[in-house]
Amino acid sequence: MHSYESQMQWTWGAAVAISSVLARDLQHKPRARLLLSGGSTPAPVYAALSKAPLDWDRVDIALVDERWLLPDDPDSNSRLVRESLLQNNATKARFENITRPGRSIEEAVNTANLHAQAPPGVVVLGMGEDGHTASLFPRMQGLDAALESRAAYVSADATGCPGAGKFLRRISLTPAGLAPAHTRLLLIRGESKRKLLDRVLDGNDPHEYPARIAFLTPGATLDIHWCP
Ligand SMILES: O=C1O[C@H](COP(=O)(O)O)[C@@H](O)[C@H](O)[C@H]1O
Repeated sequence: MHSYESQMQWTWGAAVAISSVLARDLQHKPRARLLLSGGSTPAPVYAALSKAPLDWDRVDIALVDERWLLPDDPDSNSRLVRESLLQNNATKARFENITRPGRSIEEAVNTANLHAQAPPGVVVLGMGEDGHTASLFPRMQGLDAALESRAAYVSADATGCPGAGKFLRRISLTPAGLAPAHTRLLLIRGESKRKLLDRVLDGNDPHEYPARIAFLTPGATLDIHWCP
């Protein structure tokens, strides 16, 4: 758990943590693979990360989850990543959209699963105020199937889940998609999420708080980066 005193320290602390692991990966492998969350939290970290002096043309970037929106939609996670990370040095990175005009949600999931045959190195997770992570919402219909899926990505229907806002159809990483990563980070900010984190860590039912998959899924330990 990394607790920072300010948002600026959090921003650079998390960005340096991610870039160090990517640099290490690039020393040993031809390509590094980074999965990123969207939402309202991570943009400053991604903007800082875009300035890292990495061999970005050997970095593949994909999404942890996407709302069922086209990549240019202002509320899509794809646009968030392009506008915050794919700038500065990181313009050379290869970015995989999940959605595309004319692609059905099933085709989008299949495409995401094809890309996921290359296992992720680093996965950056977020956590909503309701304890969701990726697009896995508390007690969402189909949550069991997503948690048990052997596929890296599934389609999600968040009908009845207030934390999903107006974005009910989604595509989400599953525990199976998270498991192969050697590095897991959780980026959160604010006192309410700090209190929520205590509740999330103090239990083991992912139906109550799907964010628990971040530490319950076998594999890498979880690095949490928090600031007020
Ligand atoms: O809808 C989503 O929410 C979570 C958390 O977002 P935040 O706004 O509370 O930071 C995010 O991790 C996920 O990628 C996104 O699709």
